[in-house]
Amino acid sequence: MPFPTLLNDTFLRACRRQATAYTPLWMMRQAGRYLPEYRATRAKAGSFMGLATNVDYATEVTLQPLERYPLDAAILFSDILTVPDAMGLGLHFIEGEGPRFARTTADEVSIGQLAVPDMDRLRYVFDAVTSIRHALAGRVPLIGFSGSPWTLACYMVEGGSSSDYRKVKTLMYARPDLMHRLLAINADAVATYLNAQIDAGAQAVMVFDSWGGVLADSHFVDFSLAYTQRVLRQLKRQGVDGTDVPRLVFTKGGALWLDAMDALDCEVLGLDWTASLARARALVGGQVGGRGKALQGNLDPNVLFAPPQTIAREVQRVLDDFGAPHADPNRCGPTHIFNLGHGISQHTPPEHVAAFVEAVHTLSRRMR
Ligand SMILES: Cc1c2[nH]c(c1CCC(=O)O)Cc1[nH]c(c(CCC(=O)O)c1C)Cc1[nH]c(c(CCC(=O)O)c1C)Cc1[nH]c(c(C)c1CCC(=O)O)C2
Repeated sequence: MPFPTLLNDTFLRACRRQATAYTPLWMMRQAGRYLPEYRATRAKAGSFMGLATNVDYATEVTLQPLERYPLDAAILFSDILTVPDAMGLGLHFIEGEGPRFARTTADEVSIGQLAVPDMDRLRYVFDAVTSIRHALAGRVPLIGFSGSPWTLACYMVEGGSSSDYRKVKTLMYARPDLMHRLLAINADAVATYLNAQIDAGAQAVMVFDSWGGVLADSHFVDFSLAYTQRVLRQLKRQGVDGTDVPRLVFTKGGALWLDAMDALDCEVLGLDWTASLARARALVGGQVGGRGKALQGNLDPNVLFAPPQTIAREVQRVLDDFGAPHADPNRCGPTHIFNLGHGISQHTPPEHVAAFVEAVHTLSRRMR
């Protein structure tokens, strides 16, 4: 069955650096615990993995934020850790503590056993992508995603979240050869995984390098960026609809390395709230008629705890920081996709999100 025709292509246009009538917006972690309807579905599913592995539940929660707010993109409901789970590491989520792997990969033997997983083990993800595409009925495009090779390695070596990255950095410094082997396998696994999401109907794909920013300056390029590039180089350029599939890369703390990221084979760079959009635009945003990257970000998620007038003021600050996007209908030029600088907090009041979305759409129209 062919997918429904896309009705709102504002997000995809901005990814391609084409002019838009307003600044498109979506939020990292937009389907999640700040929504009572998400918590209700999750309770039915029993666990996070119960939710993510069930196609109907995954479809339902992906659409929940879109039922409430006029967001300009949907993002697949899943997790970056499904890939190491499919490699045999045994993922589960401990209530209130986050992800945990039954087995870790920290030595020659365990890394030697790793391989690109059989994509059949991730069939539930691809089935969810196809199901969501139909359920969206063309309202907005669907973004697929994965973790970056380095960010996945952090979880695989640490066995879960970490505050100091001690184990993964010990491996990197003591046995760089093993770290490179692990990252190469992760890169090829992620590329295969994202290509399967594209074949299932994803209209854009995003790589989350959530922990690239914990690396030392001289190591970011070798241990994170080089492997993100290895992923990007392998990605399909066309989706099932025959249209191009924009590639987005988000590196938390990545603004320090914008000059290096300019060389990435991707269309969009995501930034956190520590970055200056004006500076990023000057470095990588390009000119009208020239090449460059679209920029995505970067409101501090904690702004959403402030009253609606403050939210509007801070939205304006971010819009002003980027400046007026180009408006030439016939040429590409600098564009901005509004987002938070990282995932939305589970404690965010849903009414504040409504004020946020309204502010982005209204205020950004005034700048054109
Ligand atoms: C590092 C990372 C993870 N997962 C992800 C990242 C990269 C983005 C980032 O930097 O935040 C990506 C992710 N995780 C989830 C999505 C869904 C799509 C969306 O953005 O709405 C996406 C894009 C669902 C999720 N993934 C998780 C939840 C919450 C768990 C629950 O509902 O029980 C959701 C909605 C669990 C998760 N998953 C992960 C952690 C550390 C946790 C626990 C932290 C927490 O509890 O908030 C790993």
